[in-house]
Amino acid sequence: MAENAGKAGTAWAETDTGPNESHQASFDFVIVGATGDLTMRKLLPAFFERFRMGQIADDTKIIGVARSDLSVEVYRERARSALSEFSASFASDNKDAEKFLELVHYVSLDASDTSAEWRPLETLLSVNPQRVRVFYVATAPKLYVATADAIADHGLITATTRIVLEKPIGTDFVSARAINDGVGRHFAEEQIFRIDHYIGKQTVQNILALRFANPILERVWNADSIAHVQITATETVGVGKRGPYYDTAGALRDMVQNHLLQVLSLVAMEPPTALSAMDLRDEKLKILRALKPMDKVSIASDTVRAQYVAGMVDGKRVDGYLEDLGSDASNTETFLAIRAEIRTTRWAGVPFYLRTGKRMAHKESEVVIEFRPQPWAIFKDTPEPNRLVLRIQPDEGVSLSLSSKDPLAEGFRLRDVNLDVSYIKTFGTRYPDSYEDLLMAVVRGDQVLFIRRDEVQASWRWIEPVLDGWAENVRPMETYPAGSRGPASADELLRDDGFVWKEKT
Ligand SMILES: NC(=O)C1=CN([C@@H]2O[C@H](COP(=O)(O)OP(=O)(O)OC[C@H]3O[C@@H](n4cnc5c(N)ncnc54)[C@H](OP(=O)(O)O)[C@@H]3O)[C@@H](O)[C@H]2O)C=CC1
Ligand SMILES: O=C1O[C@H](COP(=O)(O)O)[C@@H](O)[C@H](O)[C@H]1O
Repeated sequence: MAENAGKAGTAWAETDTGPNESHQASFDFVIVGATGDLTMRKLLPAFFERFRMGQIADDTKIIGVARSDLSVEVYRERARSALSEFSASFASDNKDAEKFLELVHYVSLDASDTSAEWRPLETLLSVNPQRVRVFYVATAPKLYVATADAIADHGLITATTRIVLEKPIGTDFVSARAINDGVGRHFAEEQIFRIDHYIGKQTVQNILALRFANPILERVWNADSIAHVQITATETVGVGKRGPYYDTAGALRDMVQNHLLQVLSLVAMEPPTALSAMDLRDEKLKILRALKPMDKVSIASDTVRAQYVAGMVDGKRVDGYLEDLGSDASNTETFLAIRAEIRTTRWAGVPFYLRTGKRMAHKESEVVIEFRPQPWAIFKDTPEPNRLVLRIQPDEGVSLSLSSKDPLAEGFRLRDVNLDVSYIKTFGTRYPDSYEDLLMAVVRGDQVLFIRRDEVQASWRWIEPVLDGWAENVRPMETYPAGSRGPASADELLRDDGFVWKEKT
């Protein structure tokens, strides 16, 4: 196992991040799963963006690996057409586009089979054995351990080698631990980069800035002032071509175990001592461990699960989940809502509501912090509660609703007004895709944006009883029309506590 391969203790503030990074890196980056959806739609466009910004040197190698028997030329053509489709800058930047494609290589290989022909990959990597080497495993999680075994068998793990694991890490606690143990046999934890692309979003990282750089917020960030928290991530898309994967996962595994629990832990954690990977992840972990375990009673009362049926999205008729899947039956949820509790002094008695779904009315990811009402009312009108909304996407920004005197009304009437900041307008910049930051952080060896093994396992520990309860039908499956807000029982979950979901206006 190699030592000193990462920078787990490095403070975030000391490293360069973001599109303005000036350092130019040379590295060998092997993508296992190079013909897949993720590589074509996200990884190659992210690399191209950072290449044209001058952050990737011309002698870097991006080596695609998959079993398909393709020549380098054919693979580059596929990469070209993917970039034309998924990278806004590719078509307009011909010079950089051609130079970037020269960085791209391809090796046909079953990476989970140690007895396969590894020599072409070994040869490509042998040119610069000292430089940073990354294996990004973008295949099914069941192949992660065999792939790590094979990489190790072929002696390809150097002191500066890292492995990136895509989510989901397993399908439950035991399989997650098996992956962590299996990959951990060859790679030190400092070499393992578990991706959660929500953490790569600038607006998710900004939760830290809002909370810990603004004392005005941090002073009221607790159960004394906050009535409840909503974390929503809804999409208008259905499962598309990912049906076979999605049907074995469902919304709980696909979105909550990773993305929503990561957002929750950033919203709820105590201030870390420093912005280092260790300090930040220690604090997130404490929150994941403080989540009140779900039992059959709370699963029945505090969870909602549902599947979309045919409906209208953006004015177009769309199929239901079963038609998308091409199946007669499925017990997989495409929507869920959960009431969670965090057992800490800061959060005692504050419900955290999580909601996610496919084929919903809007694409929107946001955190809503609703503050407690005035203890004594002096106005005729009951003021609306103050709400701080952290808009993760789209229309990235932050808003705070305040009650104000209505200048047009007779008498002293209250009206809601919004202090609203659009980050795009304010900073006058595009919001980079989350994979850009994440890929460059792996190259730097900065783990602050990645998930530690104990975080993954703690998330599964909380999720698993819900999966089990649902498998026993403790909370029956419902349906909702595509393009809707989900089932009415998701509203009841909040109504029982005297709250409502904040909807897009
Ligand atoms: N797509 C997405 O938006 C997201 C995906 N992920 C995760 O990323 C991973 C990849 O997803 P996605 O790209 O959608 O999957 P795809 O099914 O589209 O692609 C899988 C890729 O793996 C290759 N592959 C399969 N087996 C092997 C093997 N033994 N050796 C080498 N290559 C192999 C396939 O090519 P070939 O058949 O030629 O070998 C193909 O290139 C999954 O774990 C997924 O959960 C996570 C977040 C989002
Ligand atoms: O990881 C995943 O995330 C996407 C949603 O990501 P977003 O950045 O568009 O919010 C989701 O569509 C996919 O099912 C899931 O695997």
